[in-house]
Parts: sequence; C-alpha cells; structure tokens
Amino acid sequence: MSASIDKERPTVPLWVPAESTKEDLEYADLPIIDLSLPREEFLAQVDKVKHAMETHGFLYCINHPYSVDEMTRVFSIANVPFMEDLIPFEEKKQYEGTMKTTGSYQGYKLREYWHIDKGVRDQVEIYNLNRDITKREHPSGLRPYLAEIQKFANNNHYNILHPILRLLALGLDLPEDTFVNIHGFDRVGETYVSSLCLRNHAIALPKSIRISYPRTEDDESKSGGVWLKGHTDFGTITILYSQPVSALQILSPDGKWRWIKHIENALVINAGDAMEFLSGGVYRATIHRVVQPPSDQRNKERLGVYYFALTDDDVRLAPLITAPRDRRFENGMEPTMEVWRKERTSRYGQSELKKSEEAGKERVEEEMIGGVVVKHYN
Ligand SMILES: O=C(O)CCC(=O)C(=O)O
Ligand SMILES: [Fe+2]
Repeated sequence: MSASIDKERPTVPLWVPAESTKEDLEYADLPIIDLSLPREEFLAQVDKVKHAMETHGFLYCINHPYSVDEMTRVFSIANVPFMEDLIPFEEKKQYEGTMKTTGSYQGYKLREYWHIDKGVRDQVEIYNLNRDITKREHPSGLRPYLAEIQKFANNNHYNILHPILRLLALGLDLPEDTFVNIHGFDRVGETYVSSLCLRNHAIALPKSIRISYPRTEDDESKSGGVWLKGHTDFGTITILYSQPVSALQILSPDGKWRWIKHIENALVINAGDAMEFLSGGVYRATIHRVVQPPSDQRNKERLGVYYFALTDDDVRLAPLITAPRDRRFENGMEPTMEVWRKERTSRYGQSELKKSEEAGKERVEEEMIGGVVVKHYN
C-alpha cells in the first residue's frame, strides 16, 4: 500500500525495486514450503523441510502474512536508514554499531568495515535493530516507523520463525516446541531485524550531495566480483525477504556456486551455525555469498530485509539429539549462544585469516573460534 493511501501511517519515500534479471543463471533447486496451510497439512511438510536442511541448508517459504503491498511499505521503511537526506552521515556515525568491542550487531555497519580480499573492502551498509526495538535509540529519521518495525519483528518471530522451528524439531524426532522454547521473544538474546543495502552506482540527491558507492573495476577484479564473502550465518535461522537483484549464491553440495532465484513475496530461509550445532550436524549451515549482479542489473540498488534469529543468549549450543552426526565441540565444551555470537560478530571481517592448506582450497580462508574452524570463501 502506498504511503499516501494509508492516512494513519506516516508517509515514507517509496522504494521501487529493480526488475528481475532476464539472464539465464544457474539456480539452486530449492523446495517451497507453504506457511498458510492448516496445522495438519503444514506439519506434513516436515520431510521436505528436513531433506532441504540436510542437503542445501536453504529453502523457500511462500504465503507469509504480509501482502505484496505491505512488503513494499516494509522495504520502503528499510531503505530509510540509507537515505542521506533523512539521515545524514554524521548521524549515521552516531548510531554506528560496536561490533568489534561489544560483539553486538545493533546499529549501523558502515561501508568499508569488512576486508574482502587483496585490500578491497566492502561497499555494504547495514542497519540492525534488536527484535525489541526499545533496546537502543534509533536515528531520528527512522523513529516515525518504529511501531511498524516492532510489529514486523513480532510477525517474523511468531508467524514465520516459530512455525519453521516446529518443523525442524519434528524433523529430528524432538518434541514440536523444542526449538520454539529456546527462541523466546521476551528472553535475553539478540535476534535482529536487519536491512542491508548494496549500492553499486552513484546517486544524486537534493542539495547536490553526491553519494557514490561504486566499486571500481579494479576492486571488482581483485575481489573476483565478491561483494560479501562466502560465510555461514552464526544464528539458528535466517529469514530473507526475496528481492529482485540477483547476487546471492549458495555453495551446493557438489562444490558449485548456484544463484538463488527471486520469487515474488517469498522468503528464503537458511540454517546457521547454531542450528547446525543444536541439530548435531543434521541441518547444514550452508555457505553463501553475495556477488556482482548479472549485467542487466549492474546499476541497480540492492536492498535486503532480513530477520536473523538466534536462540536465547544462555542456551548451550550442544546437540539436542542423542546420536549426533557431527560434534563440532567436545562434549561439555560447547559455547553458549551469547559467547558464539559475540565472538563471531566481533571478529567478522576484522580478524586475520589464514589461507587454507587443503589442496584446491586456496580461495578458502580459516580462523579458529572457540576451538572450531570457521571458513570464509572468496
Ligand atoms: O543479501 C543477501 O542476499 C544475503 C546477505 C547475507 O548473507 C548476510 O547478511 O548474512
Ligand atoms: Fe548470510
């Protein structure tokens, strides 16, 4: 719904997404889960979810509670943190996150904070809010929309995350609410509502401020067109609202990178480290990355909306099943969610990485976190 139709909501500059690519890309073939089915039919999708999470670690969900028009409004609000005429750079600096010192991801991640490869730094801007939006103050330009963002967080938590967690628990023959019980909305923890903006062209704004976030051809070639290095997410489940600028790729079990196809108003769901640990390695935290879009979308802005779910901070990331396939930590040595997220957050894109010594894996870099090898892929 355009802001002007709804009289009760504050107006917001309309976000107009790019058109989908016409290029014939090699897409990952992922199953689709329907969130709108009645309970019995919904739960009958368990085998499909289990298989997807065991192999790809990714799947799509359709029929989530927000309509296409409501999502246009959400994307428009998600773009506000990146609009320099609403939130100038000086104010952004004031709300910059303290990832490195506190391991918390709330606030801005400004451009060029991460190292990608060969001295090339990222051009990605992120604004993260805790699911409880009152935890921190937000830039003035975003304040008119906070009630809607809070509603969006609640909706993600109860109407998307929890139903998926039920299927994932049943897929491990655990009681249905096993994962739901450790993802309390009101518990201490850091699930994030996140918007992420990758601008790859110069835009002219009023007041003749020119903001240009282009990557030079030299940067593109040094980093092999990688905008966000291959990584696993560190939480349990990531909910990503499908958007039309193709750039997300997953590393398939056969070692090939495949593109994620845009499906109108669908969600792309993936498992992260914490889900892999809790499921004893049954569900895979799949490596994914963001690369330069296909040629017909190269000059388009790319705006993403996400809900990054983590368990409650005090949960120990030990396998919940009696016969784990894979144990990443020694029995009893598993970190809590709080320790894992802080370590991962403070080190991501900052720490020294070591080139992998495995043959044929020269583009893989590694670091040790809590006794576990974390890999980064270019
Ligand atoms: O923007 C995307 O498509 C994925 C971003 C991502 O992987 C992340 O922020 O963890
Ligand atoms: Fe990710």
